[in-house]
Amino acid sequence: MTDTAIELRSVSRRFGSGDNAVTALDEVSLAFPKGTFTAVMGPSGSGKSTLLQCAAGLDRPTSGSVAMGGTEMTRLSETQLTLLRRERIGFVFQAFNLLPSLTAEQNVALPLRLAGRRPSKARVREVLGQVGLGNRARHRPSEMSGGQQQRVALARALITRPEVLFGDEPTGALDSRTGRQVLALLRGMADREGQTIIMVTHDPVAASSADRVVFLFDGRVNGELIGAGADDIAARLTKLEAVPC
Ligand SMILES: Nc1ncnc2c1ncn2[C@@H]1O[C@H](COP(=O)(O)OP(=O)(O)OP(=O)(O)O)[C@@H](O)[C@H]1O
Repeated sequence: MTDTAIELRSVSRRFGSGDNAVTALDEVSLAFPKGTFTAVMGPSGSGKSTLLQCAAGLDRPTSGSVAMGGTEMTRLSETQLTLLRRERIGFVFQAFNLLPSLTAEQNVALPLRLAGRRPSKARVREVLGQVGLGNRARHRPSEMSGGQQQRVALARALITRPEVLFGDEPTGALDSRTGRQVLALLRGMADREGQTIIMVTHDPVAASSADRVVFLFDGRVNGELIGAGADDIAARLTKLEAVPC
């Protein structure tokens, strides 16, 4: 058994070729211990989303490897990778990707249905309740605010009790009160359920909910802060953003 949920070893991701080639990630090595909450920050274009996509098995590194527990994800076939993502990983993105024709409870139940499991109504209601949407189960996305839709997306990610939850700006569309609720929920998932949270954010206050903040700059890891407050995180980010790429 390993205490590391996800480990990246010398991960590089290049896009394009010749004069148009971009190195989005450049030899990134990072370990995310089980049951911890990590925020990933850095200037625009520093590689945060690419890091998340590679760590979550949604994109393949050009070189290097990504392991989940003892499983080398970079060696899996597409089918094996799809199964691993379905069973063990959850995602919350800025674009909620809810299906417009389904109600909140049907959207939340979808990952279980896709995995061939029968979702219990009680469990669906439980996770909707956790994100404060117990009274919106029958609403369709078009009948909900952006923040409510984001919380449905979070409930959908929670329903399978994933070992690792990836969030790309999961609080980006939320007002500050709802954002705090979501962050408290993520914190609780790490503390009480031992789930591992990896979240990209531009918001130092959101990042201060994490145990650790990893900073990226120009596709490389540029240090980290442990248990830092929002002011220290903001100061570090401002310093990075002031450096010309
Ligand atoms: N599919 C792609 N094709 C070509 N270049 C890409 C692609 N995806 C990302 N890039 C480039 O890789 C670099 C890193 O992009 P990425 O989206 O990971 O940055 P980011 O830190 O998440 O940025 P932001 O904060 O603006 O969302 C950028 O220069 C971007 O233009």
